[in-house]
Amino acid sequence: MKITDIKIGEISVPLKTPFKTALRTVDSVEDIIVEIHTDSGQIGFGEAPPTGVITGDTKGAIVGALKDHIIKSLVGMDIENFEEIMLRLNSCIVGNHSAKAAVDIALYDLYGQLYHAPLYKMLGGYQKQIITDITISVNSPREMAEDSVDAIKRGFKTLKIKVGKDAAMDLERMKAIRKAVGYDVDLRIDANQGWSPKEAVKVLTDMEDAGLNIEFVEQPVKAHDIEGMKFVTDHVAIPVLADESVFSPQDALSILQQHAADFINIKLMKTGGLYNALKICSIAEVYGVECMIGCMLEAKVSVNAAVHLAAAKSIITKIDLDGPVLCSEDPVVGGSVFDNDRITPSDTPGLGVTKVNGIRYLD
Ligand SMILES: C[C@H](N)C(=O)N[C@H](CCC(=O)O)C(=O)O
Ligand SMILES: [Mg+2]
Repeated sequence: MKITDIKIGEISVPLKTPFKTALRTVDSVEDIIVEIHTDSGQIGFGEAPPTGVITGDTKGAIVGALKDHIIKSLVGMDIENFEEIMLRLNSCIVGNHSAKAAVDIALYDLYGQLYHAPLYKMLGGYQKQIITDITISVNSPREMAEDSVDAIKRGFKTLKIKVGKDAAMDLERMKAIRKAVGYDVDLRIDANQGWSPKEAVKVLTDMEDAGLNIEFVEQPVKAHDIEGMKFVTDHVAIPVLADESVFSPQDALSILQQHAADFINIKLMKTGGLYNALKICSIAEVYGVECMIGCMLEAKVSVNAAVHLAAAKSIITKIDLDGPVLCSEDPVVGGSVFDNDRITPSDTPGLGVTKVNGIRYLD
């Protein structure tokens, strides 16, 4: 199965409500779609969101990396030589993780198609269904409490609450939410780098003292501040999960060696796709550290690849793959089925995606 062409397009999908974090506010998913065509007629699908505030990757940068480096390195290669393709993809340009992820995902899709097996089975086949949380955007305490109650009515049992804008107000936000939803719901929080280490220790200690029962806190401090994250991990009982601080397997190893966090959030757009995400899983397995699988604001092609990884690996015990359920429509035909918080990967070969509607192809 030889690669004959790699096509690039873009999709735009409005969100149900604006997505607001300590880092950004967005109204729609604006993603790059990659189609890898082969001489057998089979197509592999991939996707990359331009999440400049986290990955540094803009739409233009993703398209530039694809056109100027990645596509010309891969056309003509045979999917059977999978390791060689992955080495080439990962060495043809430094950085540019989102562009690499889109292509890596499409290649794994073809890998599954070549061997007639769904990807989650090829990668380990640990379980047939996973359960995701849903994100509550940062707003006033009253609005967030209402949004949380709505999410529970929609069937979600775990909420990922965005905080990190203002520590004192974040405490009020969490009190309002816990009061509104009661104690049968798991609450995890994501500060998206919004606090200083000392602020984080204070507000998290206040949350503990208020009996808010927080499952874990995601990325309390700046991405580069590993010492600051270790300070938080050492001084609060609430477990700390590293997100923006971990892109590569080397980042994961370094954080685990320093005991700077309790959990790792794997996102394909940070790792550059499944090839490196699998390495992080192995590192975490060695350290006995559980992982979360997360996503950016992505539609169902790339989130689908994350679903297959999560279903394959037992070390991934926390799921934050709510991108598609935040969207007001689903342009992707085939692939995993999202039913409120339940996600079931398809049992067709590869990712199971057959078409993406509404692609505007780029020359
Ligand atoms: C969408 C997902 N639940 C999420 O919250 N991801 C964010 C970053 C998303 C973005 O800004 O596109 C995270 O975990 O930090
Ligand atoms: Mg996060």
